Amino acid sequence: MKAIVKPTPRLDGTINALSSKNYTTRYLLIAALADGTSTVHFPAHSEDSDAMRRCIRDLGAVLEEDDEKMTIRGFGRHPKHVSELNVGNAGAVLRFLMSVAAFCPEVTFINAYPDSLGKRPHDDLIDALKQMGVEVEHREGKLPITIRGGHPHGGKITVSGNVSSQFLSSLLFVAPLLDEDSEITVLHDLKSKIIVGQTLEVIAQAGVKIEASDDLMHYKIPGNQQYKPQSYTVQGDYPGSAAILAAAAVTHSDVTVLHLAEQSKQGERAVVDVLRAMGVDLTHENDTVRIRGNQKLTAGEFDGDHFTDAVLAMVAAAVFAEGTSRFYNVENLRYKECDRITDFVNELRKAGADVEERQSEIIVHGRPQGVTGGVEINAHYDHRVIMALTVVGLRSEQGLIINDAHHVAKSYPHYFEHLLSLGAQIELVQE
Ligand SMILES: O=C(O)C1=C[C@@H](OP(=O)(O)O)[C@@H](O)[C@H](O)C1
Ligand SMILES: C=C(OP(=O)(O)O)C(=O)O
Repeated sequence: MKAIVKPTPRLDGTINALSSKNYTTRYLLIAALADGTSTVHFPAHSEDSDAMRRCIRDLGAVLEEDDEKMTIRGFGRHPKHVSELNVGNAGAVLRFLMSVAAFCPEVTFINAYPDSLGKRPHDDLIDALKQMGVEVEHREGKLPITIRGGHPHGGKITVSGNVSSQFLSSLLFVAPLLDEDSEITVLHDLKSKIIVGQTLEVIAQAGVKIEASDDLMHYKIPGNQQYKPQSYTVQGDYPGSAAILAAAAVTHSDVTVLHLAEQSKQGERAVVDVLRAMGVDLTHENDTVRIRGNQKLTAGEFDGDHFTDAVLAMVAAAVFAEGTSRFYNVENLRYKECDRITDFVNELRKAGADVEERQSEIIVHGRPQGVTGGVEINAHYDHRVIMALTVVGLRSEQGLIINDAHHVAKSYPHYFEHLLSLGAQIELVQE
């Protein structure tokens, strides 16, 4: 699908935030790891959450669903011995399930997206699984990956947090089910640290005990625990909503997004503060964010690691700010669906933005007068690139054509519909 994004001076209206992708993957997983039946209310419906749903079903979970909820009978620590799993393009789903696969004799994760997930590194998790007695066959740390497990053991485990927090989260989900107690130490830095708080939150909701150090670098995990079946409610998704809020910020607008919890462990909740710091007229009350945009933004400097999945949307807003913005500490954006520094900066430049890259920074020299546009954008298989460039297109002189825009469905299948309902001028062309 092509998205033809046309200049749109005004956006107005109210939308419901989509359900959180990262809570949905976690709740589905711990429901599958429970002995008994759990309920997940308002799960996300996107390619990534579908990938988790499909894989836990393949592994033996029994799922039923209606419009509002999913019930899941879990398999505990005894998944079905499948030989192959397809996680689509979902990094978190792959990494979380690599540890679950350690309970199976032999599972191969296939390489369904060679130009996206197929390029992402998983060495740090592979090293940790080996410490647990699991044999892993891989192509230089990348897909396809075959896990030969059966009887993984606990004990002392180290894992690097330099590239992704998902490796640590993966181990935290599975370690409580092992026979032995475990002690996990994170080596180097821990990127996207905030999201580990979501992992610990949902694990605790299922009655499982983990003792975490304050800096989240050390964990003591008693073995032989069980996830209790529970009822969970998924909160609204900040990373996806960040793009809607950015669109409202760069146009004249009166836009309200419902169901964005003020108290949330999603790091991307910070976009509310980022946009405020950029001078956007914004309120956040009763879990509702309202923006009255007037196209005026001021530049700022931000530690992007605090809101990793919303950096691109905030950069898109900064493209139109007065002054130079800096998004630092974002090197691990290079290991996502595409290289979200080099690839993204290249697409922004094509659109007419004045941007620079460093190894771990994106620098934006704002153009309050707008950008030229009038070019075709390569989506690089990346939903967040698609969402951010759409924001830029709305404030361009000649619009933008975003090729392969259907990849937005990885996390936010209704993104364009939501923007259209607010009055955005976007034409969707099926190819
Ligand atoms: O744990 C998770 O669900 C996620 C962790 C983050 O990845 P990294 O830890 O690789 O930054 C984030 O970007 C991703 O969308 C989801
Ligand atoms: C990086 C992302 O997801 P994942 O790592 O799960 O593919 C994302 O949603 O932006």
